[in-house]
Amino acid sequence: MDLDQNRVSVSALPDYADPDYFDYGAISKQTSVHRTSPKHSTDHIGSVKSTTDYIFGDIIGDGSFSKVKRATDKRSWKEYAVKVLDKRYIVKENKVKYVNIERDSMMRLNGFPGIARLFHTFQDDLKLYYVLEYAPNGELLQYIKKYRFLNEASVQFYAAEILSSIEFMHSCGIIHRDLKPENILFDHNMHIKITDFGTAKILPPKYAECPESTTFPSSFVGTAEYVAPELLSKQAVSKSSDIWAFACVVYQMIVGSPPFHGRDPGIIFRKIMNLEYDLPKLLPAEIVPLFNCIFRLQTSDRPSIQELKHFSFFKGISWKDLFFQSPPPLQHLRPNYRHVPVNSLPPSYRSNMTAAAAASAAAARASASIVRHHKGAVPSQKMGNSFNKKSVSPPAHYGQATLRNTQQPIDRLYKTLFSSDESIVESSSVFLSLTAPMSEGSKFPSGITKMFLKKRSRVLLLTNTGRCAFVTKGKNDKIVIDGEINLNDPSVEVRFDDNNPKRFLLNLDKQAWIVEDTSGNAYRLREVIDKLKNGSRSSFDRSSYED
Ligand SMILES: Nc1ncnc2c1ncn2[C@@H]1O[C@H](COP(=O)(O)OP(=O)(O)OP(=O)(O)O)[C@@H](O)[C@H]1O
Repeated sequence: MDLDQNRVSVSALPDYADPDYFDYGAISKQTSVHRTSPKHSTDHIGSVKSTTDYIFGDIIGDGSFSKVKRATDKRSWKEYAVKVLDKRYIVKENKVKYVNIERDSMMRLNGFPGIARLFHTFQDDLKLYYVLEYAPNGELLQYIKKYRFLNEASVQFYAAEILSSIEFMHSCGIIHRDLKPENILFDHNMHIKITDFGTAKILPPKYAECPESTTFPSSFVGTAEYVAPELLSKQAVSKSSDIWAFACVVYQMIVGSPPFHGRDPGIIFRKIMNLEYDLPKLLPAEIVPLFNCIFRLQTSDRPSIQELKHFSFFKGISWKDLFFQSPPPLQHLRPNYRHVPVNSLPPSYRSNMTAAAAASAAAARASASIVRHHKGAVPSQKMGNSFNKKSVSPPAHYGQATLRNTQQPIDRLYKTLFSSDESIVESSSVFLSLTAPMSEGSKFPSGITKMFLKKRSRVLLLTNTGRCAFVTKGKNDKIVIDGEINLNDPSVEVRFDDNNPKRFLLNLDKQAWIVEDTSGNAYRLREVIDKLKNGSRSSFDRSSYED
């Protein structure tokens, strides 16, 4: 799409002043419109923005419903990260609420140095645009992957930055609900910028200053490895759920992998509920109590942020001017730390705090116990199962279709990905999620396990050679294959979901790929996959399936 072809048509409606700025009623009406006319937007200082104000560059991030692009403001030559959300998917997947939440929570948090700033929002007929502060030094995850165990000084410093950013969020009545290394970015100076507030919870004003342990009803959002037990057992969230995720992130920085991990969400959830995590013997002594004290099932048993700041792990941290300090260089942890026999540690974190902190902890706990019984705190709720059991009848022509060579524009768009004797026989927009291989007879993920599968929007291409390729836009908007399976390989098992005709699974040795059709093409895909899996290549020669 040539964004510059959209000349600005400005009407100065201040989006921040108008809570319904994104006219979602209009989103659904407009999704079928292929023309892209820019719509008004403004920021708090009043300048109106649209796509024509930016030169768009590389895709720098890939979310479930969004792509994040680098963009340069044509007037100021400042660089931004623009999150582009596809209205069609948002409406179809019922995510409108989350789009509002992201904008509203970021607006509330604007200005704190540890949180990515939202400068402008605007839309055209097909997309919503969030102009964000650009964090050019990537995600915390990439440094964990690179160094595996991060040096103590960095872990301490960044843990402090993350904690003080969480403290600020909480003081504004916002629970992030999806803290993880992918959502912690680094700016030019290697200070953190927390992002992705799409699943944040905005507390009613009267609860903004509630104690960390107060729970609130919550939908199942977040990422399996980082969710706190109260979400799984009570469908509830608290500020201390963010503290739980914080401990998971700190653990991952020093141990290399999250404390609760497994091949699929079900395994991870079991570990979380059993508090089943390892403490490698060579962990620095000061860090262990942090995990022991935070990984508690009851929110009231976890330390508050004020208490955490007094842990010996944070000794020497100057909290007031963290974001003005020079961060220690991120490095690999040198093997010069002490051996700590974990079971000799005191059972309670209180012994790890100063007397003053213990006193303030007691006071906080006392007030927490009042608020815990306050109206609005959540008693246990039945966990919902959103899996749609409704089965849909196949169309009348099912099973009779012949394979056709699409020869559509889509073919031309993707043809450079394949050799000249390979052609696309079917294509579809899908959501792709990875999970553990499914044993025979086991059911498709459902309920909360299904909700925590991370979906990625992809285009699925099936070729006459039996190739099943998933493509997306990569750097410089270049179309790339980011996963492919050879359907001729006998070890690849294709399983269709009897309860949901849109869903099928490609079962491999080490993982399974769950594919969900989003383009209404499910039966066609099913037929073609059946044929590719069972048929010979000859049945896909161009001549035999031309329309
Ligand atoms: N301000 C930014 N500066 C630089 N990169 C960014 C910025 N915001 C987001 N990104 C990149 O884009 C990725 C996706 O962004 P974000 O997490 O906001 O999208 P999302 O759709 O909510 O993702 P997901 O579905 O994975 O939660 C981030 O992990 C990051 O790599």
